[in-house]
Amino acid sequence: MAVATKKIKEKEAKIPNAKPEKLSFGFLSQQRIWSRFVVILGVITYIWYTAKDGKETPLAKQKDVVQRRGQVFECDSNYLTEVKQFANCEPKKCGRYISDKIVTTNEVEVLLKIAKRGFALGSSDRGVSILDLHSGALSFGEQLVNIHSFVESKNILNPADLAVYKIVKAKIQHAIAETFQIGINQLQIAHPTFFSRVTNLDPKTVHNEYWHVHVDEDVNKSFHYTSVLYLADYGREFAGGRLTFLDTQKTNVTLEPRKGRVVMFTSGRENTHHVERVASGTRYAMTVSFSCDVKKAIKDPVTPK
Ligand SMILES: O=C(O)CCC(=O)C(=O)O
Ligand SMILES: [Fe+2]
Repeated sequence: MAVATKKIKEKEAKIPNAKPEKLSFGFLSQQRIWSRFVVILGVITYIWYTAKDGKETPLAKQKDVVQRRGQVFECDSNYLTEVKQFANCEPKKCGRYISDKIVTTNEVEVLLKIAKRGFALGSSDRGVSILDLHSGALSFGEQLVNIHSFVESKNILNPADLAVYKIVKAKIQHAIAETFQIGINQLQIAHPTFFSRVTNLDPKTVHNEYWHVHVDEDVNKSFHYTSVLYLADYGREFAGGRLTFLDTQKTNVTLEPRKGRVVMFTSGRENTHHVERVASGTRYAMTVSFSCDVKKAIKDPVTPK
């Protein structure tokens, strides 16, 4: 030890203004240990932030009451090519928005009554049932039947209820046009527009497997803007069943359904999504699709005779 100290001292004596040598730890200097530690910490942080599994950002919780909230991003290129074919239909930015202020509590109650009356006539014997007032399609066992084939169908939709249905549809249409800054007259209500009722029963066929990840535009070419109006409360009337957007980076974005909440989004790949499996209770919602293609417009429902 004394010999080593003497050697250092001799070295310092030869070099004017020499600083004492840094302490060494084996073959790594303390500085190197720190720099490696910082690099490793950086790598761990990067992996943490880029790992998708299990990472979520809520777009809204059920208890939130939101005037308008959203996220914007670049549109998928295929989607852009598709909507550019139609005048005044390209969104200023692609994105997703929610609002709890478009549809009133009374309107929700009327729509829910229509849905429940329809599903009382017939519903799927498996997890998901649909009722499409435009085409008249109603889930029945494992197939679809026409509601007009039931004598009781006139009880589903009376003129007053139909008026509410049309008002709600028009309000959502306005909200989408305003949100994405496109021409209101360009937006045509299109297929598929339907009420859905989802429970936790196991499906019999893949057609009942509503929870798969999908892009609406891929499911149906006429889908340019998607909206969903929720008619039941997540966490109170059902568990599971959140709408989840799968973003390519960082995290998934989740939305907890709330009665009267409307979610509106551009229907391209930028909004790849799925509905989580419902674990318990009953989830009611109404999907309203819009197309920029006037040829895809569907007729308003009629009151059965
Ligand atoms: O009910 C929802 O939350 C979304 C339904 C959906 O993805 C669809 O109708 O395409
Ligand atoms: Fe969808």
